[in-house]
Amino acid sequence: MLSEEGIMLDELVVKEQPSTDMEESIPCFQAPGPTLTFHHLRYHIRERLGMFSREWVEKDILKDVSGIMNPGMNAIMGPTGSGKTSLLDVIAGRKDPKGLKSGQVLVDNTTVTSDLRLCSAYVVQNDVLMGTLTVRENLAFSANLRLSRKEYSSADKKMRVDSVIQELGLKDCADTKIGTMFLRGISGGEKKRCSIGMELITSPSLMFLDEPTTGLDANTANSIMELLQKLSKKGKTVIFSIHQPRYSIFSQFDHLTLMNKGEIIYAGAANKAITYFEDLGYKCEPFNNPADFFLDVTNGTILPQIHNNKSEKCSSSEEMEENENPLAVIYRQSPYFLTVKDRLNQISDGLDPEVTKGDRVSYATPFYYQLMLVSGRTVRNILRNPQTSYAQLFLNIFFGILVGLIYYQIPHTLPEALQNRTGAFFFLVINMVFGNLSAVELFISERVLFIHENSSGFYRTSVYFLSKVFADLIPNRILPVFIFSAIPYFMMGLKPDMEAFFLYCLTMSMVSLSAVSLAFLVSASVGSFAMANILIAMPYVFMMVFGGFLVNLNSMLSWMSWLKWASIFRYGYNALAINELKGQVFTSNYTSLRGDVYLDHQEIDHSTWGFWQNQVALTGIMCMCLILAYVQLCRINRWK
Ligand SMILES: Nc1ncnc2c1ncn2[C@@H]1O[C@H](COP(=O)(O)OP(=O)(O)OP(=O)(O)O)[C@@H](O)[C@H]1O
Repeated sequence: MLSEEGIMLDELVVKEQPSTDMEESIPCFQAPGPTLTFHHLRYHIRERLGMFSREWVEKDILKDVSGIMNPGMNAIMGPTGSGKTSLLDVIAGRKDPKGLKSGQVLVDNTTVTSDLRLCSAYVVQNDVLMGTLTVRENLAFSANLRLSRKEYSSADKKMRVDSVIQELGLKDCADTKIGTMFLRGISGGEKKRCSIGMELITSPSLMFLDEPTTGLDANTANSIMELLQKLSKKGKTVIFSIHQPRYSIFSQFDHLTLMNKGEIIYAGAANKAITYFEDLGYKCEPFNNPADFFLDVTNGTILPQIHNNKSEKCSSSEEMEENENPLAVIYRQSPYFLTVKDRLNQISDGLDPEVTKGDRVSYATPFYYQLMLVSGRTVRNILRNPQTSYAQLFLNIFFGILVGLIYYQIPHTLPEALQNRTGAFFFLVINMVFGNLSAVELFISERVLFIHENSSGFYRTSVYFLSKVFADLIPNRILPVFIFSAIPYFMMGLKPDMEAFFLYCLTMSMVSLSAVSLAFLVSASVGSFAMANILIAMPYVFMMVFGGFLVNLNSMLSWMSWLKWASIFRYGYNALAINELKGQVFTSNYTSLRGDVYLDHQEIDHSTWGFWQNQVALTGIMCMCLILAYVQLCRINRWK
């Protein structure tokens, strides 16, 4: 927890008194907003010159940017690529700190670290919500995870959700699902409100919004901005990037920062911006929208009509000759910037570098509680979107019957007895491994949601990992394996012995779990399905070749044969073969063959340890893949 001056998640939450009357308006969102200042921010990105080039170029996307954002509506405007989102992300602590060449961000005159992101609200441009849950369920998820259990009872949290629903005008759609690719849900405007509500749950006093009106129609955009204005009037510091707002939206701005080519060309009261540019000789036509006018000025579509003293003095300056962004130079010489500079200098002089905000932010709820809630949501999501589970179950039943029919009642006479048994085992293992390809979608489909929620402090990475793994393993992997295993076992007429059946099921489960774990590892490592499919198919095919059935491993080139030790197929096939063939005698007209002799001939160790070492190896592969998958999940780039 932080020092008195520190902004902490808990502090941003204003405790409300429980009310007995639900209809009574609940005082919400009342924490006074801080003043955010940024000093000489220089941000650059490194880009490779060509796809295979070893050379990198540095591109400056914020060039010595300074400013002050007070409580109220603070808009960041500018043409496409001017750096509005970059500025918003840097001051919100969402951009990779590695790119920050110089500068600092202060909140209420105190240095903040990148953990400011955990204690302020950030609404992303493309809403990230769980589509299968209703508006109320999404808000309750945020409330349950982000409000401390010590300070808020369940009733308080429920009341907070109700008050947010009321405040954001979401009453009519509160119990409607958000919507997915297959399910029509709430409208775009309602989605945006819900996204804002997810953040308002903690009553933050500092809010960042990335283009909150993009993709919305004019009326919806207006109502979203009215909502933000309402919040700002209650004392919040609302900072947002916006592209080209209409006049009714523009008129709600208190402060305007105009960007062009990574520099500020105006920062000050929104209603004084026109006068500022008119003083420079630009003329805004009487019925022109100021926002359009500013963009025309920055794009160079409108040129100064009158050359007055100010612009002439600036255009002759040395700095102007060197800089390709003359309006930025003019702004830096204007009284607006000089006032900002003075104030920033005063703040810098009185700054104590030891005192920081946002350090050591901890989660609002404990591990087990997060695990319960996130697992609950994952299970609910699966139940409401059960297509994958049904498909997995159907596939297993289908293949189970198919294998059973192909190898129906395998005789004990040679050569079918051995050929069919070993062929069936290899076919079963192939089905078990390749039947789990769908597991690669586990961490890819919700990657954006996970990154947003995890970086906003909803839950720990380990909680998400465990909840996803268990919620996928039980309905999609373990249950279908038993069905798949049982059907062909009895149809093929394998050893009629409970212990053998149990060991066969165990082997099939271990093969399935280790193959799934490898798929989880790939899923956690890459961000696209195409890449994941390629990466998972390759090891599966290699493992199959080195499985001991398609090629005699002893006859292989020695430097290649080590790959057999990593083959899930080999361990699965060996264990199934030992379990079935050991102790059996197969006959033909003239001779008989003991299963043990056949196993010896195949160099398969059929001792008790020989059987169990396959299970140990499969467990080892499973554990290693799961650990690596978790490490990969922790390493996902959360920066924008
Ligand atoms: N991570 C990044 N990698 C490469 N280029 C980047 C990155 N972040 C920003 N840029 C570049 O920096 C410049 C500013 O980008 P930014 O997204 O901040 O602009 P913007 O004003 O918000 O534009 P838009 O309105 O189109 O979103 C652009 O040229 C963009 O391509």
